[in-house]
Amino acid sequence: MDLITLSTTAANLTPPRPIVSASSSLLKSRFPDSSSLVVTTNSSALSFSARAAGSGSGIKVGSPRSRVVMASTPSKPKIVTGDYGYVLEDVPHLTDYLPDLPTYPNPLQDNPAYSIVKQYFVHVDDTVPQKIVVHKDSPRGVHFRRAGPRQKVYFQSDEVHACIVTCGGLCPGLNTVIREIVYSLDYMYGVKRVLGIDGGYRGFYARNTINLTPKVVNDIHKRGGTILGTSRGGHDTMKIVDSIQDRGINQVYIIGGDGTQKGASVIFEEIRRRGLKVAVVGIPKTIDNDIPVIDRSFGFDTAVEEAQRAINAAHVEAESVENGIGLVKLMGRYSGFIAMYATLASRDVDCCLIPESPFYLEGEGGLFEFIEKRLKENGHMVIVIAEGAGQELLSESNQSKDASGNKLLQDIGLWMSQRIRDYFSTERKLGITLKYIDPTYMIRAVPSNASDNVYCTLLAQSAVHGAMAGYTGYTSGLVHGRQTYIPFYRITEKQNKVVITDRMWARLLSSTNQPSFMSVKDVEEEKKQEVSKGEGSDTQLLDNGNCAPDVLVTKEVSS
Ligand SMILES: Nc1ncnc2c1ncn2[C@@H]1O[C@H](COP(=O)(O)OP(=O)(O)OP(=O)(O)O)[C@@H](O)[C@H]1O
Ligand SMILES: O=P(O)(O)OC[C@H]1O[C@](O)(CO)[C@@H](O)[C@@H]1O
Ligand SMILES: [Mg+2]
Repeated sequence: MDLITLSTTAANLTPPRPIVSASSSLLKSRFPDSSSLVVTTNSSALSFSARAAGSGSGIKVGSPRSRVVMASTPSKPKIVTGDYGYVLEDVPHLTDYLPDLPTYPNPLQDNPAYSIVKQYFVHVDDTVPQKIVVHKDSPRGVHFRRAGPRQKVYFQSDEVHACIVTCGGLCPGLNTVIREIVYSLDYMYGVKRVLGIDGGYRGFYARNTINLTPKVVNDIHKRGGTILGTSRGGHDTMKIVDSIQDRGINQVYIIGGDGTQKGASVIFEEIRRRGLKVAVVGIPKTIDNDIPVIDRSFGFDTAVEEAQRAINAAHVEAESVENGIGLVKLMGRYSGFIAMYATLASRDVDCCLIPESPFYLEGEGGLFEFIEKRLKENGHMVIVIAEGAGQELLSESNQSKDASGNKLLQDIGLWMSQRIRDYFSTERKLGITLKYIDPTYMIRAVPSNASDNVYCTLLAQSAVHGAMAGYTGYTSGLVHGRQTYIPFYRITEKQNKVVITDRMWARLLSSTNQPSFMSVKDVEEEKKQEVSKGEGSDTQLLDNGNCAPDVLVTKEVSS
């Protein structure tokens, strides 16, 4: 690993306080081979102003006693550390491997919409913390680059040939993101050439393309689905990059979930390997909200809202008969966020079952006992179950997978309906009426609601600003309400899940008053596992600041 040290003269203006280096153990655990590009500085006022000679890294360092460690492979994580445990997990830039690219003034400076905005361009040092709840002595922790327009761009308007592709399952808001990318490119940057890739990744080499203009996409946000079509499987990196190269595409906008972002990451690697001036940008899409780091994924809000209709129907049916039970199955393969938030929103749900919280049916403290208790108390009850919950209870496990390699699940809703009916009719001799509602595809096929539409717009605009500014290999995402650029590896390294030892699940349990189905021993075990995995509140939707410490950072402070 090369080591380049840059000295600067800027004064260290920060008040004296204990320097806690959160970064080293955090970085070591994430990048054990230490081959990442690391910039350290002892000033809290990070000012990147000098390019590391010969590296082409594009990272600029100008604070006192700065040290730059350059990796020979520029696609390795770019980490900047500063005083008081400051860590920036930076995103790649085209100049990492194409150091001599020319820059141009951002055309937005002449745009009347922005000329009145004070400080419209994002400062090069602006970063967004991953954790916003800190203690007095906490290190500053991990940060991401703030998204937004830069003063200089690396593409001229008529040089840009962009493409957009949507992959994976449907999600409300896909069309809004497509629309807003096209509008942002045209209205803000004067880009006229935008191609829509038909039918997901395989569309790069097997299908037709469609020219996307503001006129073509004008009304599409009012429709569910994706006008481009989508697919699972069919990711052939070489063929995709060949197609990008052959078509002369130089900005690739890839909208999709965890699998899609993994695909985007390998496309970026191949593009970098070929030395192409092509920005690869991911826009996170997942109705399950299983993408880590970001506050929530677009379409999630709409899905939770839409799920209310099914829960309402289940409630109406259940309360209209004696011992009525309404059972609603919602999406959520590995993450129970939709079920959890739909339950919290509804107030009519008596029990919510998610993949992260194991449960059992029979015996003391089991689901059947709870159902009987609720029926006695209220005469009816509503159960919400996520599709991935209780899969371990089903005797036959399904080994089949979809085209992307995702495990196909058994229908837990149907199975559960039957088990409840059988139990009460044969074992308890209690007449119940159970209505099973499966709104799975209804909640994701709808157009996005107002709040998701705004979110999609900001995501699309941020994605475009980043590509124009020469950033690449990143996912555009919301962190604590701020638009950021997140390196692919942070998005693909793990799945976002409901942490059942965290506050949000406790809030749900106290709202429904359902059993946790866990013994004290199970809870302790779960907590230990989360500590060893480094799980914590950073994966909790809308509850990122709930004070649960970043385990990796805490370790460092106490050592
Ligand atoms: N590890 C991977 N490397 C390259 N491509 C991948 C990888 N995993 C998935 N893909 C590709 O990404 C696309 C979408 O993947 P997948 O079907 O898993 O959906 P997703 O993006 O995770 O969305 P969701 O699960 O929210 O519906 C597919 O075309 C698949 O081939
Ligand atoms: O039937 P499809 O289109 O494969 O999608 C189903 C899956 O997609 C998701 O919505 C997102 O991964 C899951 O919740 C669900 O299991
Ligand atoms: Mg997925």
